[in-house]
Order: sequence, then structure tokens, then C-alpha cells
Amino acid sequence: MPRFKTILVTGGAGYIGSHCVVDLLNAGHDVIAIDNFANAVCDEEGSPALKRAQQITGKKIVFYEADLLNKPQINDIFDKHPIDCVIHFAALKAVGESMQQPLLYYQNNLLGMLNLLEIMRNHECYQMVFSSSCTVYGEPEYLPITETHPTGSITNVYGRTKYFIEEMLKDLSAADEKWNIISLRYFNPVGAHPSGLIGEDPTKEFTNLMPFMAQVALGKKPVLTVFGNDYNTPDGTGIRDYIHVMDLASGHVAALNYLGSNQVGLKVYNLGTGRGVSVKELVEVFERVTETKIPLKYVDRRLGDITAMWADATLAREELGWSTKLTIEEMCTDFWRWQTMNPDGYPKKSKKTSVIVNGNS
Ligand SMILES: O=c1ccn([C@@H]2O[C@H](COP(=O)(O)OP(=O)(O)O[C@H]3O[C@H](CO)[C@@H](O)[C@H](O)[C@H]3O)[C@@H](O)[C@H]2O)c(=O)[nH]1
Repeated sequence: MPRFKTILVTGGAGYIGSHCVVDLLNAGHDVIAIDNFANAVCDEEGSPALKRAQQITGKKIVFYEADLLNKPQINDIFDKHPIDCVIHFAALKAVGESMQQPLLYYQNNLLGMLNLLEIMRNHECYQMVFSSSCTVYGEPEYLPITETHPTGSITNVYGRTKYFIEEMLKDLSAADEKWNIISLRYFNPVGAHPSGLIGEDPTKEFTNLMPFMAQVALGKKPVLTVFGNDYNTPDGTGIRDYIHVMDLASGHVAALNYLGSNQVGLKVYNLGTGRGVSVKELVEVFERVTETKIPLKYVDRRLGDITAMWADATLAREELGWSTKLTIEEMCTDFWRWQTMNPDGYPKKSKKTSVIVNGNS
């Protein structure tokens, strides 16, 4: 029996949220998932991703369409369910959009978090795993990046919301020792569940490398634009630490287990593989394992992109007992399976106002 039985997953219908829900159910937790469908697909019955998560695990999810900016709605959910811990994914995350609409991002990401923390405190729920990002480090001063690397010099609004939230959590845990929070700084999540049933289906920007590359491989886009081949890297293209979304999901279960037996205040962990892979390398692996051909077009560097970033994931290994298991090949194979089984992503229907996948409202 896990120490925390009932987990509230905000943003549970999204890409990382839905994969994490699968792992939580497999680990024996009860899951209450909420999502406002800002960046997740909904159909007439609710979230197709969560429906499929139920199919994969054979377990039930209680789902609410709910918005963290609607305090009474969130409060009701806490009144109804004995929530032991919250995993907080819900956030807007499109870098370009965040630069155009900073108020939207600050309101949604920061106010949403403030509301959630206040409601948690009122219900004496002090346990949280927060979805942060390696973007908080800005341009690396050294590699691989450890958790003690300076944070804050970030070039986009989305990244700053993650940084500000981490600062808020620091203040909160310093003011009240009951809080027990782990902030997980993700590197670049890619891949999909090996069943091919759930995966990434962006409803907003389609700008990340792996989904874009898969669209090219499917013939839906003519060419992959490579942003810069004049970086100071071995092949001139940018380097990232790509992590399989199922490894990322298992990092959350490990964090939950750790919170269950340790009072940490606030602790921060990198979730990455510790290995840097260039754009060219990733394209080559993708082409090889999927037996496709990706036409490339080299253009100027993308504004705000950094040269290279990869994690030192030692701390998570030593303290959480977590490390990645899945290879770059598996990231590409699994993403491709999802993409070919679902060339148009999840079945999409017009958005309804109140949707329940399962359970009560
Ligand atoms: O069409 C494309 C898309 C990307 N890239 C390159 O591919 C690499 C990865 O890019 P992308 O997949 O867009 O990821 P990042 O720019 O590293 O940003 C991701 O990772 C950050 C750190 O976690 C998060 O903050 C962002 O939200 C998330 O999009 C970079 O070198 C890009 O320049 C291309 O060359 N062509």
C-alpha cells in the first residue's frame, strides 16, 4: 500500500500528465485528474488520453474538467476527496505565446499555483510534486548542469513563471515546515507510452523537435527546419538531454515515494538522462529506427535557443533511487508508434463545458 493513496493530478489530460497517471495507477495510487483543456484534447466524453490511460491500466480515474483560476470549483474537489498529495502539471507552456501574452501566462501559471496552494493549506494537504523545467537555469555556466547551478536568468516568460513558482515554494516551505514539496526540473521530454495509445498531441504550438520531425516523416510537413548548424558543438547543431516520457513519469512516482517517508521542505531534482544529443544525431536515430527519411533545411539559429544543455542526474539517482532506463532509440520508436497509430492525434470533438470521464462530478 503506497504511503500516499489519493493523488490529485492537475493537467492530468496533457502529454506528461497522462503518462504520469498511467504510472501512478500501476503503482497502486488512486488518481483524481483535473484539466481545463487549455492544451489537451477533449472529446464528447471527456479526455481521450485519460480514457486510454484507463484502457492501458484497467483502472479507473476520477476526472473533472476544472480550472485552477476557479477557486470554488477546486475547493469542491478537495472537499469531496481525501487528497494526500498533489502533482501539479497544469500550466501554459508555449514559449512563443508567453512572449506575446505575458499577463495570460502570469495569471494562469502563477495565480493558478497560488490558488492551489491556498486550497491545499486550507485542507491540510501539504504534499506536492511540482512540474518545473531545466529552463530555470538559463544559458548554462557549466555542463552537465547540477541542481546548484544558478537560476533566474531566463529569456522567456514561460520559463520565468517556472522560476517564480520555485521562488514562491522556497518562501512557503521556509515559513511553514509542514510543507513537503519536490520540484522536478525536466529536461526535454519526448517519446510516448509503448502501447501507442497515448502520446503528445499539441493543441497549440507545434514547435518542438520530435513532434515536428514525426510530422515530416508522415509527409504532413515537407521539411524539418534545423535552427542553426554553426553552434559550438561537434556537428554544429544544438544539444539537449532528451528523456523518455515514461522515464519522466517514473520520476514522479519516485518523488512521491520519497515524500512519503521524508520531510524535505522543498527539494529540487533534475530529471534527465545525463546525456546530450544533437539535433543531427536525433534525426539520424529517428530515420534509422523508423526507416523514414527526413529532409532537412538549415536556417539561422532560433531566437532564445541555447547551445547545449544536459543534466547531471546524480542527485535523483542517489536520493530518489531513480534513473532513466529508456534509450534514444526507444524514444523514437515509441513516438513513431504513437504517431503512426494516431496520425491526426486523438479524436477531436467540439469542447463541452462539463465533462466527466469517470466517477462523480
Ligand atoms: O523545428 C525544429 C525544432 C527544434 N529544433 C532544435 O531542436 C532542439 C530542441 O528544441 P525543442 O524541442 O523546441 O526544445 P527546447 O527548445 O529545448 O525547449 C523545450 O525544453 C525546454 C526545457 O525543458 C522547455 O522550457 C521548453 O518548453 C521546451 O519546448 C533545439 O536545439 C532546437 O533549436 C530544430 O532545429 N528544429
